Amino acid sequence: MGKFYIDGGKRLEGTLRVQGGKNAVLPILAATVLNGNISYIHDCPQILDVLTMISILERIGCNVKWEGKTLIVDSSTVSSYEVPEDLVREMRSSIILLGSVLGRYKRVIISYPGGCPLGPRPIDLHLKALRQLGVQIKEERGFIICEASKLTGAKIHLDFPSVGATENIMLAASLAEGTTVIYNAAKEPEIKDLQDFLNGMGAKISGASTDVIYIEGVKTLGKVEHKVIPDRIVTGTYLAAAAITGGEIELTNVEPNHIQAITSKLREIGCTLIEKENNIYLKAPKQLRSVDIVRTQPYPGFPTDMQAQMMALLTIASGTSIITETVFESRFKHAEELMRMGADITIEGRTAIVKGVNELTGTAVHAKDLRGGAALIMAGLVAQGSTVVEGAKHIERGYEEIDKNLQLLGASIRKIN
Ligand SMILES: CC(=O)N[C@H]1[C@@H](OP(=O)(O)OP(=O)(O)OC[C@H]2O[C@@H](n3ccc(=O)[nH]c3=O)[C@H](O)[C@@H]2O)O[C@H](CO)[C@@H](O)[C@@H]1O
Ligand SMILES: C=C(OP(=O)(O)O)C(=O)O
Repeated sequence: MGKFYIDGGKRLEGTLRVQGGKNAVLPILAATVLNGNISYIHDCPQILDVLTMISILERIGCNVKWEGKTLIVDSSTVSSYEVPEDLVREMRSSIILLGSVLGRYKRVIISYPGGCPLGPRPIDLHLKALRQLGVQIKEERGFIICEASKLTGAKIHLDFPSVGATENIMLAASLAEGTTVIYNAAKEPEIKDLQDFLNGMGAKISGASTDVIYIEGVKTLGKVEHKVIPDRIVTGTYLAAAAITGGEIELTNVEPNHIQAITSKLREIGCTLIEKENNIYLKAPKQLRSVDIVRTQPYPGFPTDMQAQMMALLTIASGTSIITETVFESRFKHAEELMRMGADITIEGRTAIVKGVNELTGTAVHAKDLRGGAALIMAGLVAQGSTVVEGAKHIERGYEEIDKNLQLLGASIRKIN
């Protein structure tokens, strides 16, 4: 497995363009199954999760090709409604194909995605909602077998504003008979991007970005061309990486409105930020300050996908910070690795108490998940001496060329396979 070697102590400086969003493009790629036609997806990030999703699309019969950063998917040739088990096991978010394959074929067989390093991630809300649209669901030997003679619009109230469940309902309901209303829907920017993509195909969806979404079923969907929104978590990660090194950077291809929860915390710890329409500038203070509380919540709250990177920052801030993870049951695996580098962190259930230390020391650490891995790279950038972050493939699930991008900003980092 690949690893990153980092020599700490280099201040990040310069300008970087942010990639298209992973969590935006994955449901969009799933949605390409629906139109039985061609989808042009601009600014598609070349990350492992996208490559896995492409493999799934190809295995069910789509033709997929890259033209620069544009991905072209032709789903007119889809020949299977069985989502390959080995690839579903590789990427949990492939469960998003449940809604799109069902929408197109009124049937789908997909394996249970199982747990993940963040703790159990059930899909009960997805299945409950699909049943309300008229789907018969059997669960057999780890497989979910769904069938419907037709999909019928329904009023669906989600017990929790699940991102994946909201997306699966939008996908399945786009070609249903009648109107579906989702109450307590997820409000993440990626939901709006999916709405825009589906509407580009001819769907009739409104309300995304609010907690009530309306999907008026249509009979057919057609060709679509779409640019993926910038990745707000990658934006936050590079800002935090600059902040931990005492650096000064400008990021382009940014949507400042999508990252207010992150920028407000970065300001609290002492960073100067200037937002322009699609750019953001950050200058770090000489000494970072602690924050009273970081509490992860569904959007527009502080994103759980930035919790690990925020923890890395706070390990060298002056004072004590409290981080509470409310979205996932078990998302502190990075804390023990940060402690191996000298961080002072105490975990009490879903809360982490981070006491700032003067410095971190480089050592060998393991990335166990995507964002935890990014946090370890950040810690390596500021640590005394050399850090080896093993488990590069977790990080490459979501970050396009993180080593090259950080090198551009002046970091000493290289990847060894
Ligand atoms: C590909 C993608 O977009 N992934 C994101 C998506 O994941 P994902 O769509 O899996 O996240 P959800 O919003 O569905 O899950 C949030 C919480 O709800 C629970 N839950 C969810 C569904 C369900 O049927 N039952 C249930 O109990 C989960 O276990 C978790 O504790 O949103 C998460 C929360 O912002 C992000 O961290 C992920 O990066
Ligand atoms: C948890 C994440 O992704 P996924 O839902 O794909 O595991 C993430 O992007 O941090």
